[in-house]
Amino acid sequence: MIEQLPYWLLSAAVIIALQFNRSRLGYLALLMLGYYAYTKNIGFTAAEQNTYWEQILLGGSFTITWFAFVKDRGLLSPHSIVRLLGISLCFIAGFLWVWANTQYQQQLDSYLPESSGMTYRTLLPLYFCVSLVWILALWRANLVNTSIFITLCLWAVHFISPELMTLPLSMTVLAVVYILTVLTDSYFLAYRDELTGLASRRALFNLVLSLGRKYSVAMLDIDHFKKFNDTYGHDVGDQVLKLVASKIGAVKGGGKAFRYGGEEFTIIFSRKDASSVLCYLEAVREAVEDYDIVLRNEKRKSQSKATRGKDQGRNLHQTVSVTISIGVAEHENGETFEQTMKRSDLALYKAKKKGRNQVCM
Ligand SMILES: Nc1nc2c(ncn2[C@@H]2O[C@H](COP(=O)(O)OP(=O)(O)OP(=O)(O)O)[C@@H](O)[C@H]2O)c(=O)[nH]1
Repeated sequence: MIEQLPYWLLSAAVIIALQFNRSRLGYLALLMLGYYAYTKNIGFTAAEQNTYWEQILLGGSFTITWFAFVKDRGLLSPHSIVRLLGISLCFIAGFLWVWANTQYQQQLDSYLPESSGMTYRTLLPLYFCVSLVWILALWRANLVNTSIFITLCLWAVHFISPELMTLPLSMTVLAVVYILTVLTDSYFLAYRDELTGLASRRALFNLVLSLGRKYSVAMLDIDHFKKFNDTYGHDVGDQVLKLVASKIGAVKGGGKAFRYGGEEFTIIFSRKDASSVLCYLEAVREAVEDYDIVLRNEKRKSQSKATRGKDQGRNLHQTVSVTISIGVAEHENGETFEQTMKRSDLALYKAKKKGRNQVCM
C-alpha cells in the first residue's frame, strides 16, 4: 500500500495546490510524481543509476532551489512556459557541472584531497543550494519556504543516503507536507489579518457560533487616527497599527483579539461579565498609552551614505505614541451577538465623547 500511496497523495497535492494557487508546490508535487512514477514503473537500469545519479540529484536540487526564489504564478498560465524552461535549464546545468568536473578531473584532483574527488564535485553545489534555501527559509519564514527546504533535504537524502528513508516513504511525507502547507496557508489567509497578524473579522463571526450565553464584547478604536495618518503618512500609520495590534493581541484574562476593520479591534471574553474584564482592558489601554513607538526611517534606506551621515542623530529614532478608547458590554439574555456588539459600540462612543483614552461600559 505504501508503494501506491505517493501516487494518490502527490496527485491530491497537485490538485489542491492548483485550486489554491500555490503553483510552486504544485510543480514540485508534479515533478516528484513524475520521478516516482518513472523510478517505479520504468526504472533506471543499474548502469543508468550509476551514470546519471549525480546529474539527476543536481538538476533536481537546482530546480528546487530555483523554486524557492520565484513567485507563485498560475500552474496553467503563460508563466508555465518560463517554469518549464527553467526546469530544463536547471537539469542542463546539473549535467554540465558533472561533465565539466569530469573533463577537468585531473586538475581538480591536484587541488582537492584525493579521496574527495567524486563526492566533492557533487556535494559542493548541493551544500550551496541547501544553505541558500535554508537562509531563505529563515529570512522569509513561511510555510511554503519551509516545505521547499524539506523537499531539498529529502531529495538529497534519497540520493546520498537512500538507506535512511525509502522512496515511497519520503514521497508520502512530501505529499503530506505539501497538502498541509497549502491548507494551513489558505486557512491563515482567510482567517488572519495580513497587516496585523490578528484573527480577522471572519474568524470573529466563526467564534460567535461557539459562544455560550455568558460573554463580554469589547470594541477598541485608535484615537484621532485620521490626524495621525495625515501627519505621518499612511505607511507610518500601518506600522503603528501593527504595533498597537500586538499590544491588543497580548490581552490577558482569556480575551481573544480580532481586527474588526480599519483601526477598530474587538476582544471577546468568553464566560466573563463586563465588570470582571475591565481590569484586563484597562491594562491594554495603559500598555498602548505607555508604548513609545520607534518609527523606522523609511527614507534612510534610500539615502546615500553621505546624506545619512548628515542626518545622524536627527530624526533617525523618532518616537510617537497613540491612545485607544474602549467600550465594553456583556451579553444579556435574549440578545443576539450583533445587539451586544452594538451596545459595546455605544460604550465606545461614550468613551470617545468623554475625552478618549479610557474604558467605558
Ligand atoms: N494607515 C492606515 N490607516 C487606516 C487603516 N484603516 C483605517 N485607517 C484610517 O483610520 C482613520 C479612521 O478615522 P476616523 O474613523 O475618522 O476616526 P479617528 O480619526 O480615529 O477619530 P476618532 O475615532 O474619533 O478618535 C481613517 O483616516 C482611515 O484612513 C489602515 O489599515 N492603515
